[in-house]
Amino acid sequence: MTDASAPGDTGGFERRAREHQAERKANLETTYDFIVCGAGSSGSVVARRLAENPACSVLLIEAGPDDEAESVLDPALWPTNLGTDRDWGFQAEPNPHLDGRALSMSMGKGLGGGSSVNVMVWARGHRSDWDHFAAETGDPNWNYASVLDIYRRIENWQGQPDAKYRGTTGPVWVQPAKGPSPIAGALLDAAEGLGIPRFDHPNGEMMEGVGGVAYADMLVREGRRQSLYRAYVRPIADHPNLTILTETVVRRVLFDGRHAIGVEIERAGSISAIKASTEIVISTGAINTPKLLMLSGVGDRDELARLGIPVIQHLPGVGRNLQDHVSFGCTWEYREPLAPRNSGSEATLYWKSRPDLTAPDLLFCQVEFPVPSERTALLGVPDHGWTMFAGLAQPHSRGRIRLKSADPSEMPVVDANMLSDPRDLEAARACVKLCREIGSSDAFKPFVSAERIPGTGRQVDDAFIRDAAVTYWHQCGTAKMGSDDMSVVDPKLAVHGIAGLRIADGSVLPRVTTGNTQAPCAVIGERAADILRHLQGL
Ligand SMILES: Cc1cc2nc3c(=O)[nH]c(=O)nc-3n(C[C@H](O)[C@H](O)[C@H](O)COP(=O)(O)OP(=O)(O)OC[C@H]3O[C@@H](n4cnc5c(N)ncnc54)[C@H](O)[C@@H]3O)c2cc1C
Repeated sequence: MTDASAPGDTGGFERRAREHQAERKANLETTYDFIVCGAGSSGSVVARRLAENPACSVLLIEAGPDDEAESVLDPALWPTNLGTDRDWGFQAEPNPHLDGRALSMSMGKGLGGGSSVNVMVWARGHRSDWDHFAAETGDPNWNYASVLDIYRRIENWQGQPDAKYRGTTGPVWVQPAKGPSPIAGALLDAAEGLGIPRFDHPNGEMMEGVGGVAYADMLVREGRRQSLYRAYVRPIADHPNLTILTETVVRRVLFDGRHAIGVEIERAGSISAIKASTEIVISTGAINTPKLLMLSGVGDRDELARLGIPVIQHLPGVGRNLQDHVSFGCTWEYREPLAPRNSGSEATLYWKSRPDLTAPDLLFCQVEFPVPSERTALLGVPDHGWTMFAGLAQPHSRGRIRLKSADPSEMPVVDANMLSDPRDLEAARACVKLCREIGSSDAFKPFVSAERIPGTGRQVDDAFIRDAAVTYWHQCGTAKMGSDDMSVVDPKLAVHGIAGLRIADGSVLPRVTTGNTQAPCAVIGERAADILRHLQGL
């Protein structure tokens, strides 16, 4: 049997799948059993797990293009997608806590969503994150032990065997950064020299304690990006019960009373409706999901009234609780140019800003080329250098997504509100201090001539922190699960007060996980599909 998740056109599979999908698109049904909105990290998982059952018809709707592009498939080219039609290109509101700066907030658009434009780092989240989700929802299925089982089922781990933590038979090819740059090894040595423990891989024991350093795990296979779409959906794209619609925007969910019965879509300039006989799953990401809910009449009643949108269900938490990791990059100049390898981010470090913490609150990803903010770039960017993307893993600041109007084609208002909580500024000071200590360690001396940003000997003040702050692109939390008044979905991901509508994407996280967010989004997709299969007896 050919492995259709492997890169390349295995055994003519790709041509077959393309022809099949063209035929499906030309002959759209009026009703599908399931409609999955958004083919990103979570949506790809949900669609695959439902369509595995030949008795279910599944329609997967994606606003962006397919993923057949070198900028997607070549791991080194990820930055070239930013600002293109593969990026929603959100712009946050000017933020007084960042000296009025308005951050750009990229999010993936196209098959794979974020997993087709991201840096390919695979990070599970900390034990304390998952146990927190179980406590918030009162559902042990979200706890660390349960989620560990899901991760073992997801992964096809290529590193040193570690049966307690790593699976080897799942759909997602995860490998340790292959042939990493010596600058990544220098980070491991430097951190170890400062007493930070080093681990063989970052997705096991390291995610249970106070932190550590390791080479990154990556979704790269045979030198090509292995997005979650490629891992999950592409191998079944020739199945008769799966229809994948690209370049199609879901404008709103349609209801019969409080029962979700279909979606209104825009495709090639025309608007139409498609029905779901069983359920609709929204997986449109943490900015577009609250937008879609509000456009559909699910949200804060005052907010909806302001825009003249009839209220289907008053849920004041929709769009609230926006969270994101924020990073403060420091940059060093190479003595001799060192070309980035893999995705250019091959080592990862978690540590804590205060000794009394029992879990990490800092997240560092090394980037093997300079990535300053637009402000810190003014300090002078070396032609050849590297940046430590040093950020807050557990920020306290919360933002909000709102609608500008009832017009689905308008961008939403993204109030990211980073550094609004003074505790974040305090952690940021410790974060930048540790980052500079690591960068000036002896381990880097063979490779680095000088710190350029903020600059050797420069005293770092809060103004530098506000100028350096940028998003880690880990937006989440805007339709959180739980049972309090501000929660939007229950532990089974069903929208409170509504039948036939579930949310499965980063929006449902009550708080951002400690680490990069695509792996937790894959878990959310697996959980959503488990729940649906169980409830529907599939
Ligand atoms: C530049 C960048 C780098 C990143 N690096 C990493 C990394 O290295 N490691 C990591 O773990 N995470 C990384 N992330 C974050 C990670 O990719 C996201 O957290 C993750 O993809 C979120 O998954 P999701 O399912 O919530 O949403 P997404 O993956 O964003 O998927 C949402 C999908 O829905 C589609 N959609 C939205 N609205 C509509 C609509 N109305 N109709 C139809 N379709 C719609 C979108 O086009 C998109 O395809 C990065 C993100 C970016 C942008």
